[in-house]
Amino acid sequence: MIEVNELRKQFGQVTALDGLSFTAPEGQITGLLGPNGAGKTTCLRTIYGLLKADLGQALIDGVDASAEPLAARKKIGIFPDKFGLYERLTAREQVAYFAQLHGMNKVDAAVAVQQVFERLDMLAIADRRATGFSQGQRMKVALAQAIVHHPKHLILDEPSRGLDVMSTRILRDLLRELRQQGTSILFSSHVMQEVAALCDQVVVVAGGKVAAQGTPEELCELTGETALEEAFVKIIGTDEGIAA
Ligand SMILES: Nc1ncnc2c1ncn2[C@@H]1O[C@H](COP(=O)(O)OP(=O)(O)OP(=O)(O)O)[C@@H](O)[C@H]1O
Repeated sequence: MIEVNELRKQFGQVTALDGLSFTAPEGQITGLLGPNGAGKTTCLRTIYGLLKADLGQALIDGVDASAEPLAARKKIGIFPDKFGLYERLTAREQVAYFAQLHGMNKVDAAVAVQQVFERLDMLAIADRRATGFSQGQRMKVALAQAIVHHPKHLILDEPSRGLDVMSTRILRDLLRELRQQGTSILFSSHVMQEVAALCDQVVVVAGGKVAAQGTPEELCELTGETALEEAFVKIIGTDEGIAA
């Protein structure tokens, strides 16, 4: 389980996180939905130990991400907001490198890479260098990197931005399959349809804190609306920065 307790983070005058608390349980897809600047990326980076919160904790199966970043990171796969591939490495080399960073030996890493490439239907690009890869191909490499070590938790920052319909479908199918296998999945988005289509639980974030939390149906009920879009507008007070 991923647990975020009272996270606070200040960047100069900007309050990015203002006492954010929620949990992302195993076997569920939890969506962090909020307008631009709500604090979603800051929260995900804190969970992954890339940022230190001023106050509060991010716990991964009870391991404090800030006190023990390496132990916490081992349990997590991350699909970042910027893919940042090594342009001169082949897809296979990139993903194998990540598998080994997570502690796999060369032989196990090679097997894991082959399996994940088969799963993501990317054998055709496996031995090509990243230079020249399309956005969808880059996405697949990033996704393969995120799951090659079979993490118990998966964190995705705006996973479907810039993806075509086919790539989005591959991503969604994979997330549903991983959920079935018991992975806890936490992703950020400002795209309502994506959240509605995938999430068991939605955490609506605004101004660095939780504005509301529940299933899409519960959020509608809470606000007395029938459409999720209207429910979000009511919760956040505006639809600025949220995409349908
Ligand atoms: N390194 C930084 N230095 C200064 N301000 C920052 C930094 N990182 C984030 N912020 C600010 O903190 C706030 C929250 O940013 P964050 O990126 O977490 O929001 P977000 O919800 O992910 O937004 P988006 O949907 O636009 O990606 C914003 O006002 C942002 O400008």
